[in-house]
Amino acid sequence: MDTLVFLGTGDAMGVPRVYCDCDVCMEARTTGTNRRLRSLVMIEGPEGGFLIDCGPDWRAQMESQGLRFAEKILVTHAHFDHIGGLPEWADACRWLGRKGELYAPQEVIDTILKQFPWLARHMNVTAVDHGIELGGWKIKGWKVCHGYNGFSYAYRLEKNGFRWVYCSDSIGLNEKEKKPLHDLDLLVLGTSFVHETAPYESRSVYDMREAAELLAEVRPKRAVYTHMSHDVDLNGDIPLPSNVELARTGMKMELA
Ligand SMILES: Nc1ccn([C@@H]2O[C@@H]3COP(=O)(O)O[C@H]3[C@H]2O)c(=O)n1
Repeated sequence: MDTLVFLGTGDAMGVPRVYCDCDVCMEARTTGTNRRLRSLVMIEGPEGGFLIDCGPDWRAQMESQGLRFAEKILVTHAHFDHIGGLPEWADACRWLGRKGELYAPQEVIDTILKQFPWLARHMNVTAVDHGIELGGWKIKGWKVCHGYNGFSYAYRLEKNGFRWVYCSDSIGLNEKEKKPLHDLDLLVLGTSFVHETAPYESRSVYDMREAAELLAEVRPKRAVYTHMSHDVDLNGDIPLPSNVELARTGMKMELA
């Protein structure tokens, strides 16, 4: 049985935001229910495991699990909050004398290697534009609208009849982009705010109001919201569809 572990459930700034004294950030600094590292998940199972994304909190996330090595990492897009940990992973590969396996769409690889050209010395880099199999999961990625911030990729994973999607950074998906979200057992969707009031053209991730509309359309059996900013208070009373839960740091779910 495979397990999905939420090692990071925060937006680009994480929670608490360094500059912020709001109630959620202050709670995150004290009791810490809302403490959120940058979004990253681990899939583990009998056929092997892998991470999705490698943001700047990667080191702390590895330590939190007592993990000493990450062999395989699949990346959604080349924004700092999703790739900031790659140089540390590369250093770990170098010191261990083990090559990591980095997977991403070719255009994402191109950007990563422009930013961190030395990475290719320490890892094998594989383009996943035509799909990939990791840990026994058949994985297909597709490009999704990330609003003001450009584009990201979402991944659909299938194994033993279980179908799920990881889509951390998207907004306003068109019909073609929504198609792979149908017939899912689980949708992991990024929702940065409960209700984001900034002008639409300045935004890059669904809020929970819009996400509820998306779920009503694509009807996954279950959904988990992640990539949440300090707008989201896990101790609060957030109106959610009955099949939705909010990801918590360290939360584990069986993928079956
Ligand atoms: N070309 C870009 C654009 C943005 N970024 C980072 O990704 C984050 C997305 O959310 P944000 O709050 O707009 O902050 C962005 C940058 O940190 C980035 O790393 N590269």
